[in-house]
Amino acid sequence: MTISGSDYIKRIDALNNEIWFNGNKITGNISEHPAFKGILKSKARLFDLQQNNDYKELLTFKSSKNIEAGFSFQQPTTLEDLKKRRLATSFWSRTNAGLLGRSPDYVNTGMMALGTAHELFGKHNPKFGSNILRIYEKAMQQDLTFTHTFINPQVNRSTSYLEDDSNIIAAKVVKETKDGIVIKGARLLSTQGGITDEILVIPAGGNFIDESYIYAFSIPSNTPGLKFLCRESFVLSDSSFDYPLGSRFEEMDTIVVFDEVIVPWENVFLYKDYNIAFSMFQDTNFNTLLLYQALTRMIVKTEFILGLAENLIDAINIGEYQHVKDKVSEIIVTLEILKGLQLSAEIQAKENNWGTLVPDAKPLNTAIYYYPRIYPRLVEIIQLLSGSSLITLPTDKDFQSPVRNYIDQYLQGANSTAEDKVKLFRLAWDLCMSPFGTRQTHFERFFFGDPVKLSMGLYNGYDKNQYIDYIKEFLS
Ligand SMILES: Cc1cc2nc3c(=O)[nH]c(=O)nc-3n(C[C@H](O)[C@H](O)[C@H](O)COP(=O)(O)OP(=O)(O)OC[C@H]3O[C@@H](n4cnc5c(N)ncnc54)[C@H](O)[C@@H]3O)c2cc1C
Repeated sequence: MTISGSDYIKRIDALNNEIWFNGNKITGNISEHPAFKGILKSKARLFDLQQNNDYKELLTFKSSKNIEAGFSFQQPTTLEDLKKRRLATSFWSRTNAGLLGRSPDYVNTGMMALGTAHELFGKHNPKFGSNILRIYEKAMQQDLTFTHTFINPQVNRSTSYLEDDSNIIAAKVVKETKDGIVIKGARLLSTQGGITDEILVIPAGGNFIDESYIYAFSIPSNTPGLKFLCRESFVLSDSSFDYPLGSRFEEMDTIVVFDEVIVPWENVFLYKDYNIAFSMFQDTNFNTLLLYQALTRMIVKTEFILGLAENLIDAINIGEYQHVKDKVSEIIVTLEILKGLQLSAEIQAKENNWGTLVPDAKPLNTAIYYYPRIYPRLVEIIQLLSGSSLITLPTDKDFQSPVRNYIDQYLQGANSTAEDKVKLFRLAWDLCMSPFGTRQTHFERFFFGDPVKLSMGLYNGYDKNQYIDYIKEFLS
């Protein structure tokens, strides 16, 4: 069953998750906390859209048990399913300009990839297979949301580093009991940690040498001992005039601490199995399916940036200059490359071992190579086109003050009032220069992993033989 926005908010409030913010444990309803109320409202809107009759067909589907469920839980088996998934993600993303990197469809897509590949996890222990299937089905039936984590704390990234057993940092299994495994240590970096129903914990790279690091599970966010440590909030105020983006879409990132958390056996779907831990991302197409969602979101974000650039140009009337057109052309080229990659991934989709129609990984891996590198340039273009208007930004209160007449006179646009112009440039500032905006740039650089390692993956996985042979033939 799909839930409404208020169902989602009530459910997250009721969980009473242990969230630490600015030195204090949050008490009371998280939906009323200044750092979280904006994002919870924005997420609630997504759930409400699912229940709106005008969008139901796009945003939901009937599961095999004839239950209406959110689109991202659907296993795509036909090209039509893939297209519908793309259109639904795009529709949701347009409500937030692609700024919600972790809208519920992101991890839910991963949950679908894992759940439909349950036989893989049940290969050596059938219980793990039935556990992930049950977790997936429950998520679909109850419209659950997840945060996820797959990175160990950034203490020492040297290849020769091995953690000392007596000084636990990276989360590991410290005990097994009849009830479950006991996890102690920390994981990075859980975006939206504490404001989702559950946390999905999947193997982190690097520590496979010791089997106590090989595990995967999903547990409710309010499991005893589970703590979410927030960074500083980038909600500077809830004024949507002053902070049009941060006030609504600041997702928060958290460090996850497992203080001897008991993970019940029924929540575990991988344990001490090196082979499955190594192959699960490839064999379930987890990353490829996530990338299909991410690329759709990136396209929406780039469309937003293109529209913003054109509006800025009109506001100060700089459209006649060649370099301005050249800069906007860079944004257009980015957009068209992304759209082309998406189409290529879609039309080359192939069925995997579990009956899922999986978009082609090559164009998607290309997109995740490309976007972390080009996104900072898109932001730079907005800055270069804006000039001082990104700095001369009176606030809502200034517009209510006795100096308003000066502002109206001296900050007016070529064809717009000062108020409309400032509104527009505040939007640009919040995308490029505010704490919210700079975090967006960092997110695009790293949200899918270290870009260098992603590039190694692209290189190693790309079949280059036909091109090597081409040169050999040419020379002969
Ligand atoms: C805003 C934001 C939100 C995020 N949200 C989530 C989330 O919701 N869930 C989640 O699981 N993760 C999330 N991530 C984490 C993300 O997955 C990691 O940041 C990313 O994988 C990079 O890991 P790291 O930060 O530990 O950097 P590192 O891997 O430590 O990299 C730091 C630097 O060291 C270099 N380096 C490190 N190791 C090597 C090596 N072996 N070979 C060559 N160079 C190396 C890197 O190239 C890089 O230059 C998020 C990150 C950001 C920034």
